[in-house]
Amino acid sequence: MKITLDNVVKTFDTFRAVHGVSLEIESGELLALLGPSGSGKTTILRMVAGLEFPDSGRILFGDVDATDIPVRERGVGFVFQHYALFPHMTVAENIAFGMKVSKVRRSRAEIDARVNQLLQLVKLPGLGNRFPSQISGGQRQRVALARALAVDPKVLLLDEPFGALDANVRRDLRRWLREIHQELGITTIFVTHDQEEALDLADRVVILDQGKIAQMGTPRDVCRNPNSAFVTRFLGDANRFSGVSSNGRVTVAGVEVATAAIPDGPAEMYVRPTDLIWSREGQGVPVRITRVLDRADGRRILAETEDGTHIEIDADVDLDVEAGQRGFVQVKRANVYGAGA
Ligand SMILES: Nc1ncnc2c1ncn2[C@@H]1O[C@H](COP(=O)(O)OP(=O)(O)OP(=O)(O)O)[C@@H](O)[C@H]1O
Repeated sequence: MKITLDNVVKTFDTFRAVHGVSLEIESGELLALLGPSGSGKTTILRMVAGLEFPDSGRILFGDVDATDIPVRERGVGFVFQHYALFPHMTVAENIAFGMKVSKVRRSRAEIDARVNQLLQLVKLPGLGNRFPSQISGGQRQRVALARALAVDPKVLLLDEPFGALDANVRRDLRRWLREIHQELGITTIFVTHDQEEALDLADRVVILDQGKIAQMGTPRDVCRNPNSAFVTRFLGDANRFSGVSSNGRVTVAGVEVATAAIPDGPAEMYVRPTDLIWSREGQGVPVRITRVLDRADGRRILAETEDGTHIEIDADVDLDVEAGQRGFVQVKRANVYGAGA
């Protein structure tokens, strides 16, 4: 089912939470809405669900205007971080709940068979008789997904479904969700403020800033060509250098970069820690190391340039450096924006 948002606006009292968002989600696509807290992700999802109604604009399901169709008739399944399972019902009863209250009548045997099939799908066979308090947080979210899938939704809406879980469980569930999505092919919108989660999971990512779309594209598009300083910073750590653009070139921290699209005037250059190369001797911007952080996948060098700019450089886990040493950094790749972009 294709979903179209056409210039959707939503205001709460006097506060405009969503400013004319237009967006097409292709049938079978897994789209992530990504943005900082308060950027309007949940409000957009709730409007697609039919839990909120836009002040203006339209939401289409296929070719049908669904803007005013109530939630029960939209055929959406949702899983929210805080949309808990019913604690007094077993896992199987939780999954069966939607089928029992649905207008579509199903026999007891049909419901049992569907529950078992869904328990297999979410890889929890044999746990149907447990209560939610008797399974782990990750298992509970899988049951919540099975419950959402039970009524054969045309659209699946997931709002930070793994938000409360620890990092390793989140990573496993991401991979698992991707597999389920591939198997079922249901159009899915996934809300998260975690950029890694969005980039790992989604076919396309929509980055929101204060109720507006800042950028949308495939994970590769947005990572390779972030269109603003906001998107660059939001997608990951970045060093920021100030400089001045003149005649299509900008010189920052001793480095000259071609910036055809930037007008003359103040400019900002952003460089990821992995795009700075450290060397003990040689060329580049002179720096002094202030600290070195050790991580499982490499070392993070914290350093200062001669004008006191703080920078971070990623280095190999085996690199032998320590605080107090002097050296040089070279820029491998940078994004440059005019001031205020
Ligand atoms: N029912 C409401 N009444 C008043 N303001 C609201 C309501 N719901 C949301 N807002 C406001 O609208 C803005 C967008 O909220 P929304 O929950 O959509 O953001 P979000 O990007 O999902 O944030 P988070 O990641 O923190 O959940 C926020 O400033 C929020 O305070």
